[in-house]
Amino acid sequence: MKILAYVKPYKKKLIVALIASVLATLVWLAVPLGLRELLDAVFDDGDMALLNRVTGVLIGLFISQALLGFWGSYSLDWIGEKIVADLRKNLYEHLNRLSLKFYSNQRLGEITSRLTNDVAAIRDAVTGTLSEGLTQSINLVGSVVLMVYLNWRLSLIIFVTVPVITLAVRYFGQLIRKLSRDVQDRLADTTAIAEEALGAIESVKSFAREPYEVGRYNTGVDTLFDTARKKVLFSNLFWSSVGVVFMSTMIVIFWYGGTEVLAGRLSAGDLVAFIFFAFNIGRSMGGMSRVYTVFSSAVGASERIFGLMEEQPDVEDHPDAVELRDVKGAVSFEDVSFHYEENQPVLRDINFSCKPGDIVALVGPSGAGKTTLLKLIPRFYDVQKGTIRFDGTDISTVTQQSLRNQIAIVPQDIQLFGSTIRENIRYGRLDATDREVEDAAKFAQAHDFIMEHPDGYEAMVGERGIKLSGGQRQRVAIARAILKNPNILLLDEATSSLDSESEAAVQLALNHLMKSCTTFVIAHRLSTIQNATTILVMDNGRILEKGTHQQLLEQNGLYRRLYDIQFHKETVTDNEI
Ligand SMILES: Nc1ncnc2c1ncn2[C@@H]1O[C@H](COP(=O)(O)OP(=O)(O)OP(=O)(O)O)[C@@H](O)[C@H]1O
Repeated sequence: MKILAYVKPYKKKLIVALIASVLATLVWLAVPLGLRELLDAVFDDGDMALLNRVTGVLIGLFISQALLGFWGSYSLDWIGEKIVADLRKNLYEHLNRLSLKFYSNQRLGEITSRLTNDVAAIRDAVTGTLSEGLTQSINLVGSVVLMVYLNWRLSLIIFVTVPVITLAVRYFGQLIRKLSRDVQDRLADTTAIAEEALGAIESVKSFAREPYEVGRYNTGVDTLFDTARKKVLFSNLFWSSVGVVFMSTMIVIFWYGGTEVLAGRLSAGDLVAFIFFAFNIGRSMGGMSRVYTVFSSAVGASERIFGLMEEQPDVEDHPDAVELRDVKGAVSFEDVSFHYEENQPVLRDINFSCKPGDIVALVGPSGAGKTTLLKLIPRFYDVQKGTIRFDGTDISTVTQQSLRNQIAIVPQDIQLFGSTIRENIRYGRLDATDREVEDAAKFAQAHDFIMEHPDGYEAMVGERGIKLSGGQRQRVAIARAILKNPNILLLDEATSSLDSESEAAVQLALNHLMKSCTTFVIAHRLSTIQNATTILVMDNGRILEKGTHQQLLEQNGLYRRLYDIQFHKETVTDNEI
């Protein structure tokens, strides 16, 4: 199992823990023999001194068993918890490394379920059961050997029962394993439903779809309950049957052992020791099947987790990728073509270049590929054909980290974290001082509204920034970008109609940011891009027109049409009909 790789760093500790556990179990196996001596000292020999001595030894055995047992199981549990912590960290790091393409094909709830529920299933398997599995198996083998040594005829009874229980364990184990996997899958489904609905709670409320969402979740939970009910039914059935088989065996041992004592072939001490070993075997079998069931649940969970771990990022650093430093801000696209899905081209033969400090505006109808073009610049996706260069360097030859360090993005749909305004701005540069954060907020025209809040910079913005207005969220995002001090700015201009005062504030904030870098802006309102250095007019994945506002108006093409539509001055010419 792949989980073994996680055990490796703790090999030494594991060996010490195993030795302690083995010793504890061996001492435990000696206890019934001590009891036998004790009873025989009373019933057969009537020797008080021997009784005292044996009692002393027994107390010593119990104490050393407890100490060794504690050390062994504490260390094994420690290792188990540590393995789970390592696994969680690795999985989370891996999830962060995976590319956007992976996330566009996944439901977030399912992934969080892997991180919580599946990892918890593995934790149950590696902690507790690790020590239990080991000690119980030694206990089982030791008890069987010592039983045969005490009275082999009596042992035959046990040897009939053990295979019966083993077969039952196998059968029920498989069944429970399958049901556990189903339970985990259903759990992931319900988590996904809840996360989706709660994540889009505004849409849910605006369509008054609370009953629908509650219904959807309830159906999920009912299915989950049904699967879980089946699982507990079978595991309880299993335990009850084991109990019946076990107790019947005990009664037979009592009866047959009694006849052996009466026939003088067994001492009272032997019988008590024997019964102790029989109990021991029962306990070990119970323990081992518990281990088996927990492991069975964990197998499904670990298959899913390691499946996720094997998922490769779509965009990866080249083995000899270099750091991109001191970019001035010249960007060029050379014959770039791109698709998300085979045979569905989204961008075709894109060619353009710009100088440091330029403002490149992208316009065109919905679905033209503007957002996609912007996403290629930080290499969120790799192009299938052509090259994108920063200052002449092909961006696929540099590390993603160093590339993205040069870029700031102010998207249309701004994602803030549910912490304070200060922390949200500081996300742009984690080592920024409070002063730098506040300066950035001032440049972004955000300082005043922040100070109006009783908590100022420490005000909590709510889940994804829900407590801020659209314009305020934008200015926080701009402050964050200013703090990053990028060489290249990617801006998806918000279409949401801000009131003219906050629109002016946002524009002022943007102007400050755009002064110091090359800017790519998806412009929805053509009025805002009249000062762009170059406007790229896109349609159906191609650049149809390229030029300044004035040049494009004169060309009388798509740009002119879009411009006229926006200003309600559409002039219908014969050509356009
Ligand atoms: N993650 C994705 N996976 C598959 N196809 C996608 C993905 N994102 C966008 N597309 C497709 O790519 C095409 C271009 O989308 P894009 O978002 O780039 O257009 P746009 O010009 O920015 O549109 P808008 O102005 O409406 O935002 C669309 O047909 C869209 O369906």
